[in-house]
Amino acid sequence: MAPSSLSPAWQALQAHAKTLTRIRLTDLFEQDHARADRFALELEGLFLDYSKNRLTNKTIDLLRALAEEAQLAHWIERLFAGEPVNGSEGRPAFHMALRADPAQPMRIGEVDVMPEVAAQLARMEEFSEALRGGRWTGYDGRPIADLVSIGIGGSYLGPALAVEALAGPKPTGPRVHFLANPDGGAVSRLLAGLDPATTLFLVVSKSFTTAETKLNADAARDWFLAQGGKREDLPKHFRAVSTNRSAVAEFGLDADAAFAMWDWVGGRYSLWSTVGLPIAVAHGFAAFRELLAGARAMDRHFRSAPIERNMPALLALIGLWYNGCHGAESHAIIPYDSALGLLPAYLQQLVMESNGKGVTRDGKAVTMPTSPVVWGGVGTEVQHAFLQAFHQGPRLLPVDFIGVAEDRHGRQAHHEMLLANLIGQAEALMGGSSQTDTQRTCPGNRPSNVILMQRLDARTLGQLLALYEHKTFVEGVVWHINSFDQWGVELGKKLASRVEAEIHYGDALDHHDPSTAALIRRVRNGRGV
Ligand SMILES: O=P(O)(O)OC[C@H]1O[C@H](O)[C@H](O)[C@@H](O)[C@@H]1O
Repeated sequence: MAPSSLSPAWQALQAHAKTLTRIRLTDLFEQDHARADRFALELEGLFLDYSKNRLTNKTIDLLRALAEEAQLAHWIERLFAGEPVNGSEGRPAFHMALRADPAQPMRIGEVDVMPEVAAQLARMEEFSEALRGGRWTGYDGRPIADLVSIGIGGSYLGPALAVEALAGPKPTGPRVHFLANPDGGAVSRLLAGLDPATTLFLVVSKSFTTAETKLNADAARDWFLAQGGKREDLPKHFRAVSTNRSAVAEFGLDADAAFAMWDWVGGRYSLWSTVGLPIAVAHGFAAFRELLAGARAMDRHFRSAPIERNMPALLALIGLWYNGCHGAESHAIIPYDSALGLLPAYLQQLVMESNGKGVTRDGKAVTMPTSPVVWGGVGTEVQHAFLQAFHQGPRLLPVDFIGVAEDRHGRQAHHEMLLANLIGQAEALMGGSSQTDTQRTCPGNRPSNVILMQRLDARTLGQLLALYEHKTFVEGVVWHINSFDQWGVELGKKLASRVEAEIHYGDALDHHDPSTAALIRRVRNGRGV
């Protein structure tokens, strides 16, 4: 990309980056003994240490100028004011209303959405508590023992992450399962372990047009009817979450009984809505409210803190700095807690679906690379797998290490080992080790963020997820892109549904390229078509 196409703030940052090429992170700590305190932030139960980054005071000033140049404060206000920040769909992105203080109005135009939000929360509470209390019974009068949430993308990843993250040693309510992929093996394995009389299926789809979810919901219904359930029993065993009432009714479910959501909530921002029902069923409605409260605390902080003390803005600017001025192409998420194992996958959707865009809000080609490739895994496992490349590979691989300070399992040795490894990795990446043998040398000077959750509870999890939501928004603002649409997903969907029909019906394939046609033929041959 020609430097001339870059804005003044980016040009200043790139020039500044050249002056830092010889600086070592360890020297920055030598020069400033207060660095560890100054480059850290705490918000209730969430602590961010960003001191092990290639940042000086000047870098922070220039990054703040970058945010100001992109009018970040104005965009934050637009976001919270319910303005149509999702320009290509003419909608607000108003997920903050789902977790807002119920006493305060949250308006889109003239309409306060809080009464509707409160009404759905009340329905969620009633339903989830009835399930947990054994008062919701199946067709033979026994309480529901298993909830299967059928949904994909945003209708799966957030709820599945939170259900797993907050799990204790034993379920405290019905067992909660997820069915996302249209994978026959997964469907068969799950159904084989269930009793239709004590299973409830929640079909979660904002659009209720998602092919995978419909196929899995059809399979669940067929199984239910084949295993002894009757049509008149369906309302006890199937409920929907959707904005699309007519499609819910067409599927054969009572649209009035469906849990509503809104087109101003993007799928990947929807775990705070009725989409989060599995979380309330698994952990109780009080926990769900705590999750919302944690996110609300982060919303307040994001809206009010100055950029240099604003956790989401700082994380975003650090990411932009490596992406835009150091050629970093990826961002790794490494939680040192297996309960957060789905966090990398959840953030892949949040970040890459939001910011994997090639044109700006007004349709011009972007002048900087946008979304990094988000990836990761759980520590310490990844130390025995891919962290080698962080220590000695030539690429710059920015990483967030996430840990939980308090042990919640009563297993001190395990807890201490996990956290010692997290801290040790960050230290080793920065310090490196010089040896006479170059093969054994770790050059060091490699950055990382460390996020320590005081404890892994619903409130702190809410804070963490809202932190990454707003971080993603800030990056999108600086790139001048719309973080709330996902038009790229549509093309693949269209082609897949045409190919599916061609596989099934054996249609002519002349309009395909030879590679695609040959692949379709192979699949047909496998089916004997
Ligand atoms: O909730 P649904 O309408 O079924 O959508 C499920 C998912 O599928 C789509 O393809 C989108 O890319 C995702 O953003 C969305 O979360």
